[in-house]
Amino acid sequence: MITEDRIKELLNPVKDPHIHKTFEETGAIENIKIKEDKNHASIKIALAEPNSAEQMQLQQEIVGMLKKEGVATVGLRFTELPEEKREEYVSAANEEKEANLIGQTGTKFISIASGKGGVGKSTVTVNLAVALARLGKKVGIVDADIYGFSVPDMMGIENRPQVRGEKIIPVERFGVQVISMGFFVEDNSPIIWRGPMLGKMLTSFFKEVEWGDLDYLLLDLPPGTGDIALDVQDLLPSSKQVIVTTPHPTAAFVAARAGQMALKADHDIIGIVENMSYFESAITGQREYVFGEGGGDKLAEVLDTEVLGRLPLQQPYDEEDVFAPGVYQEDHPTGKIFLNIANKLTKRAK
Ligand SMILES: Nc1ncnc2c1ncn2[C@@H]1O[C@H](COP(=O)(O)OP(=O)(O)OP(=O)(O)O)[C@@H](O)[C@H]1O
Repeated sequence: MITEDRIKELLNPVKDPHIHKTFEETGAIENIKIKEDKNHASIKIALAEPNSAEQMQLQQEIVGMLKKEGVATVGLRFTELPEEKREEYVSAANEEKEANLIGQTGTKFISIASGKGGVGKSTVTVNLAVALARLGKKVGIVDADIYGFSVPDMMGIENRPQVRGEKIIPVERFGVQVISMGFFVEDNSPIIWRGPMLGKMLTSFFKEVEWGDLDYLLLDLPPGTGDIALDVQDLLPSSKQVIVTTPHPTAAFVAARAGQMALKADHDIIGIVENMSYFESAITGQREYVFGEGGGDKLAEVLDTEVLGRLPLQQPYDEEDVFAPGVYQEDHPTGKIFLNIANKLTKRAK
């Protein structure tokens, strides 16, 4: 008959699927009972995330291992690791994932998402990145909006990244390091991304790019809640997420779904940016709420977060000394709103 020691010997090297630590390291095996007369073993195991698909797989593996040892029946009970331990291991696992991705730790990932296209997600990504750089931060952008990439155009980037050895050197503009799908596409022609290719391409945006020592890496996500957006959210490292919406209640309703999707994929929502909030007359200064009101607040309430800032309806390139079609100057009123939001981000994305 199998002994308690033998079960420990077998299970100690098994890894918790979510934090990649062995059961021995996490102290996962909480209890073992053996009923010799029935040739039955029951074991209680604490996991970082019980009730997951990975748990099902683990369950089969463990039962298989014990049956091979001659145990007739196995009872497995899973509980959750104590909160403190769990948090410590999860954050260590995330750091490891980030370090693997861009070869360093300490970089904060901030993703920018939206419930639907055209609400200003890329405008927000680009201007927040520039604003963070204006605050003296080292900033990069991954334009992961794989079909609708517009970051290079908005930033007025015409050159392509250089390749040094095996590494791609991002293009620098306004003190921001940029990598975009748009750099790798000929003649603006559409590409069809299938599962494995998408993963490979996104991973190479992190691993094969010489990011240097960044404080923040902003990720411009594909819009919406469809398969591509979901795949990209899943493939990216855990991030702090900003959701962009217009003030229209329906837009906010759709954006809430993007928020739920982000939470499922392990991203933390740190705030809402309401774009096209109002039109301000240059002559009278009077505000008109062209797309309605309240969408940002509603979304913040649903996602239990707050509105970081509201941007007026206007074309970003109505300045005389235009230097990029989508970037506001530092002293432009909207440039100042972005600086304010960037300031809040530095406090929230810790
Ligand atoms: N506040 C604003 N006022 C007026 N036009 C705006 C505003 N914000 C963005 N736009 C314009 O709306 C269009 C869409 O903006 P942007 O590309 O930033 O949106 P997006 O959500 O990233 O779109 P996509 O889903 O296609 O990636 C652009 O032409 C942009 O210049």
